[in-house]
Amino acid sequence: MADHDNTLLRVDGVSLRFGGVKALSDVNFDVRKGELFSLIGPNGAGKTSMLNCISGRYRPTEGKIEWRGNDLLKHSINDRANLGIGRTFQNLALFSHMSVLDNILVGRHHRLKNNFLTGMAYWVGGARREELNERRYVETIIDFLEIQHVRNESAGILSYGLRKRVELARAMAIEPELILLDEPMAGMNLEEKEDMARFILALREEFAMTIMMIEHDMGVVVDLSDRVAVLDFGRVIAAGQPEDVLADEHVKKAYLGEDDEMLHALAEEQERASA
Ligand SMILES: Nc1ncnc2c1ncn2[C@@H]1O[C@H](COP(=O)(O)OP(=O)(O)OP(=O)(O)O)[C@@H](O)[C@H]1O
Repeated sequence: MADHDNTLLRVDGVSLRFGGVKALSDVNFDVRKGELFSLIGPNGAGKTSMLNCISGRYRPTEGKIEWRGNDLLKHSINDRANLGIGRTFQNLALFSHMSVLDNILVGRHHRLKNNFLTGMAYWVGGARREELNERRYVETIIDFLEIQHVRNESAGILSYGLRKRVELARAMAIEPELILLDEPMAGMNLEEKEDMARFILALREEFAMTIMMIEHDMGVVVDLSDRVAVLDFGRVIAAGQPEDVLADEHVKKAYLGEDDEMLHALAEEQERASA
């Protein structure tokens, strides 16, 4: 596979099996620094499984994942966050009884606890000054995501759209270089989607983050993405510029659920591999 100068993350021949189910088969793609890369595909195609392999929740049965040219798979979930990989979840994973601010601080403290230099500065340089610095960054995130007015509310009582924003804030708090967003627009109304699209673009422009996103809303995918890969039956069936990928016959049929020889063969293959 040809190297790209800006490759941040490389997924190379990844397969994943859960007992009898082959969720991923020989998946290859790369994510380049500064881009917005989307992973799309019908329900059950393997998108979240792929994200979980990158964030460290699942371990691939076969294949490699590299982060800046180094083996990522030898690192634990915590290590991967420290290396600069943050994520949000498809089903919100906030502490609902805790305030918005405390939810974000959980993400921030994770970084503090696990970062040796920051941790040393905390103890040697004076805990109070460090705490103020930490607070300052958290305030920047709160301002950016326009959630000042709910900062002291329990996360659990917020509207769905606001909870999604708090979840994004918590992922931002570890200052990731790559942020993995699992269906950031799911369940949102149009206005909430427009806000979230604005925030996602600004993650890149203002916070210099690279973004990998799973999203079902094709309008959002085409508008925001630099490149797209499509999974179906655990395999990449197309990859490239969003317009080209969505014009692909196999992709159209995968989404419409129509008969397609290639997809039919993949379905049979997955069934055989899962047997
Ligand atoms: N922890 C697990 N144990 C067993 N099977 C799993 C597990 N996680 C995922 N799978 C299976 O792996 C396959 C891919 O699921 P995955 O959730 O990755 O798909 P997806 O593309 O994210 O779907 P959706 O768009 O519905 O979220 C499915 O057959 C699913 O049932």
